[in-house]
Amino acid sequence: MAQNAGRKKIALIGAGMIGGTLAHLAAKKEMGDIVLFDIAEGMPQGKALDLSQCGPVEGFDASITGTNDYADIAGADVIIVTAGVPRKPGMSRDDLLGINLSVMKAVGEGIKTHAPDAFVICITNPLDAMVWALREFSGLPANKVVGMAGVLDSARFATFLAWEFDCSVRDVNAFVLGGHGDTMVPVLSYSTISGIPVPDLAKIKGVDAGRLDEIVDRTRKGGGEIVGLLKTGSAYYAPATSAIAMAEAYLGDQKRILPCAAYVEGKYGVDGLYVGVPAVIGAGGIEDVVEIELSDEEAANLKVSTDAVEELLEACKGLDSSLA
Ligand SMILES: NC(=O)C1=CN([C@@H]2O[C@H](COP(=O)(O)OP(=O)(O)OC[C@H]3O[C@@H](n4cnc5c(N)ncnc54)[C@H](O)[C@@H]3O)[C@@H](O)[C@H]2O)C=CC1
Ligand SMILES: O=C([O-])CC(=O)C(=O)O
Repeated sequence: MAQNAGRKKIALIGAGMIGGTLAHLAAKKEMGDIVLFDIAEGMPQGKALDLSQCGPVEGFDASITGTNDYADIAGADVIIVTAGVPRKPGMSRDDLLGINLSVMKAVGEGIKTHAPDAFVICITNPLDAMVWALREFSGLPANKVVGMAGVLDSARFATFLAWEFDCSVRDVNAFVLGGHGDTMVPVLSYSTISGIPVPDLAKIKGVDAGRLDEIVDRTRKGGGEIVGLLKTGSAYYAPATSAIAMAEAYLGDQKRILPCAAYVEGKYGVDGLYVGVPAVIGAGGIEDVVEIELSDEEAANLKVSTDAVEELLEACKGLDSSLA
């Protein structure tokens, strides 16, 4: 099916495990016409053809095309970036910094030339540094470039809490702040089950502090747990669905408050960094960063996490002098 000028356009840069899953979700939800871009020749075209053939079975109207040419992303309303390399067992996300930084440079320049008005969601790891670099390379306004991690990390936290409290995940609203690494900050005091703060419900249900610490720790290491099981790459279903929620918030001007790696200037004691914070997503992109009050311990943990992100930015500047 040809692209339809009356529909939104979603460009997916990187057509691997997350990229393909994103395309399927976006098509099923009829979010718009979809362009899958990758440097691998034939692969995005092949996935686009395969996904197009889901249409008659699933009953969606969406054009899905594959390309190796950045010119085809022109006019995109939303761009989701997963181009790069995932980690394998034994690696940290930070080990991907060098290789994925050069990918962000190519992607940033492609976006700058062909789709400078898009809302750009970066997923590539190490997330907080890559979204910063992507913004630098693309030159887009900071409110139009955001990183996906907090929605995923919070979903993991919510899943583990629901299992512990034997309740529906629908009733859990869990919340993770900070960088997307092992220093991320799952915040129990702002996590609720049906409006009841988790620490209060834990007292009622006899869940002790040690058990809650284990859940926090499992959340922090949630990506690595899946890498260890898959062995060939990292998680892709929940990362894709998390980014789709952010894209929908933008396209629908939903004003959702979602934990995202947003550009923070002057809040949380942070100046000029991308890091996970509650952010309002609407038609204006990242419309606001909400600064919540943290306990001394939570604030200290967030500082450890933001310091780790800052170190990665220094490493990026060392690798690419145009960032310094
Ligand atoms: N932010 C988050 O919460 C999460 C981040 N990730 C990260 O997302 C990234 C993608 O993961 P997967 O889709 O599983 O990897 P994948 O390897 O399946 O797909 C990556 C794709 O990027 C393509 N690619 C490489 N260089 C490119 C370039 N210069 N231009 C365009 N495409 C290029 C590859 O050909 C490949 O098809 C990884 O860096 C991974 O660590 C993964 C899960 C969660
Ligand atoms: O762990 C990884 O490498 C992928 C990722 O960021 C996640 O699943 O949270």
